[in-house]
Amino acid sequence: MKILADQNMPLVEQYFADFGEVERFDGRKLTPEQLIDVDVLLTRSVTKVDTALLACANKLSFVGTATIGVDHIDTHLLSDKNIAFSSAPGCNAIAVAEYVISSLYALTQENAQPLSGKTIGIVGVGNIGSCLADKLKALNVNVLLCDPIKHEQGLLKEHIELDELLAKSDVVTLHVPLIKTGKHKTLHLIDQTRLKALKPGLILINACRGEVIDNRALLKVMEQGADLDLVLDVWENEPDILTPLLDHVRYASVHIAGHTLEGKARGTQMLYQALCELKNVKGVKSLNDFLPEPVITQATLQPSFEDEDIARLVHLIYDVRRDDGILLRHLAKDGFDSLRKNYPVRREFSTLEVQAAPDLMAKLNQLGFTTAN
Ligand SMILES: NC(=O)c1ccc[n+]([C@@H]2O[C@H](COP(=O)([O-])OP(=O)(O)OC[C@H]3O[C@@H](n4cnc5c(N)ncnc54)[C@H](O)[C@@H]3O)[C@@H](O)[C@H]2O)c1
Ligand SMILES: O=C(O)[C@H](O)[C@H](O)COP(=O)(O)O
Repeated sequence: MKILADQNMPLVEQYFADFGEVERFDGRKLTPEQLIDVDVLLTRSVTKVDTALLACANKLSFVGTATIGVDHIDTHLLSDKNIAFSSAPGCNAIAVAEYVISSLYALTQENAQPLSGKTIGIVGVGNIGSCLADKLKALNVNVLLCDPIKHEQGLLKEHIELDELLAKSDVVTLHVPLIKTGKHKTLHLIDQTRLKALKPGLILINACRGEVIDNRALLKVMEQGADLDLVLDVWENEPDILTPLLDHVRYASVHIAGHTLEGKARGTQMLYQALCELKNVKGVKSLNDFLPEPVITQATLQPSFEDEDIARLVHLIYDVRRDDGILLRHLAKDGFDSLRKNYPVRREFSTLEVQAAPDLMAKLNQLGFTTAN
């Protein structure tokens, strides 16, 4: 079996070598000819899998994307061609939720405003939105949720309409898929009209897809003096982003919100399981076989540790400002894709085992840290 895998996908050899020969490709440069005699194609979000790419695919029987988003894949085409398909739903939900928590703590600290008491609006309450809502229960904040699709399905009673959420929230964080047409279209969901109506001082976070916010309109309102704290991980037209927007963004990063070691590795693991099922093979390999020991594993919190110190613990494991610095210093020289490829190791909160007073342990556990017995 011939397996072609994106060069930025970790652990492919470890998981897939038993199935056959593994070859790597550059995600943005894959050509139709490279798919001749290939049985399995493993992509990440930057490879468009469409009619043109599959023109020479004579043996392809499985396509997997180690991502949550599937807007780069023509899934109808795959089913028409009888090619099995799998994505990795939820693989990096924890990572994105932790990115948001890290940003919230950093911003509220820098703005000298406590996080507690703030109203946080989550748009899109799927894997990431609900993981984030769950973590936020550990903090003393109000959470508003908007997900009309889940609401229509009877799965989200607390849903409120987007414009009401935008008006009532101090923080708005976007976690919808990119949907280009139809009733629940998310392309430019946050358009010029909505941007102009945002209340001064709002924190707006986008870690889903760049196209969900009209970036040109955003640049325009910022140039006109809009008072918004922007946290952008995703951009329209990556990797050729609207660079003047960078001057107006508090924390900017290169589409890495989901890039914890665990998040990326879970994506590979999920595709391995999917291929095992397709081929009727028992999937015996697991994440713990491959993940390295984190560099910091334990912390003991003294009785003087207070709620405000949780920010320090969060930032010990992941401080979003690290990624903002990397982008601002290196984008012009290295380029967007190279910064993604060489992203420094980031681990999830769960890799830190914390020993603390019982009331604090419950909170930290809710946030995702491992609590010692
Ligand atoms: N920045 C990153 O690194 C990164 C990482 C992972 C995922 N993502 C993006 O985040 C998106 C969300 O991820 P997820 O795992 O939570 O996906 P998901 O499919 O589990 O959840 C998406 C939710 O959005 C809802 N939704 C759809 N249209 C909506 C609309 N118009 N308004 C409000 N809600 C709407 C859906 O009903 C669903 O519940 C992915 O599609 C992907 O594009 C980005
Ligand atoms: O949809 C997703 O899962 C994310 O956007 C994913 O983290 C994108 O990262 P990439 O696959 O491009 O590395």
